[in-house]
Amino acid sequence: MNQSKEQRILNFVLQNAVRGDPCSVVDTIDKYCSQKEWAMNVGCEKGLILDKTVEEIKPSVVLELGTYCGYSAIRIARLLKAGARLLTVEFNPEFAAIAKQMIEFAGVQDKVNILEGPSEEIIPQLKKKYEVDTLDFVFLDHWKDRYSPDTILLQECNLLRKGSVLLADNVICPGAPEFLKYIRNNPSFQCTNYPAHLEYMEVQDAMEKAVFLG
Ligand SMILES: O=C(NCCCCc1cc2ccncc2s1)c1cc(-c2ccc(F)cc2)cc(O)c1O
Ligand SMILES: [Mg+2]
Repeated sequence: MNQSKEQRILNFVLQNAVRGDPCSVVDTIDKYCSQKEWAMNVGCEKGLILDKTVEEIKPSVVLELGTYCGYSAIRIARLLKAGARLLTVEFNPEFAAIAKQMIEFAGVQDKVNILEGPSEEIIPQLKKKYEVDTLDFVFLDHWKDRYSPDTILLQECNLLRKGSVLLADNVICPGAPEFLKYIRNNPSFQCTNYPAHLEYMEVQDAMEKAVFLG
């Protein structure tokens, strides 16, 4: 049975990156996906916006929606302080299995917990099952039409506190128009747009940051 693209990306990392070095894993994925096969990692340009946001917040508890191969989970985890943790939600079991191996190879597995399942089922479990009080940072990178319902769900589950930061990928391409309409018209959020390009392409994209005002 021939390999999936995600398995080919993992194999390239296992053969070319440095075990235990998250930066080399991130750079090796970017090298493969810019030169050989496009894949929907947040990539290096938008990855820098993600890095800066994490460094600014210094979060203790992070939620990522949409793990894929683990690229952004590794980018985030490498910047987390001792004791901080990342919960990342992936719907597709194949992707979750690849991400687990990628995260372990990068050496950040102690900071990352991959939760398999749909976000609308996992989010209501975060407090009781995963011992979350509130979330300091949420990276939205899953189904684009789930961004606004899941932002509402996070509020309903009391998972946001004054100052919680949401960062959404792909608000231009593929686009999340309903999310932008919701979040920019909501007085409980202070929004900032960060124009960028779609990963590995010369196509316009952007990230949207939204700070919860409580
Ligand atoms: O769909 C994208 N990302 C979500 C994958 C959906 C995985 C899910 C995770 C999860 C967890 C919990 N509940 C439910 C779900 S569903 C995505 C797509 C493109 C793109 C851009 C131009 C193209 F021509 C073609 C694709 C670029 C990107 O950066 C993306 O992030
Ligand atoms: Mg994305």
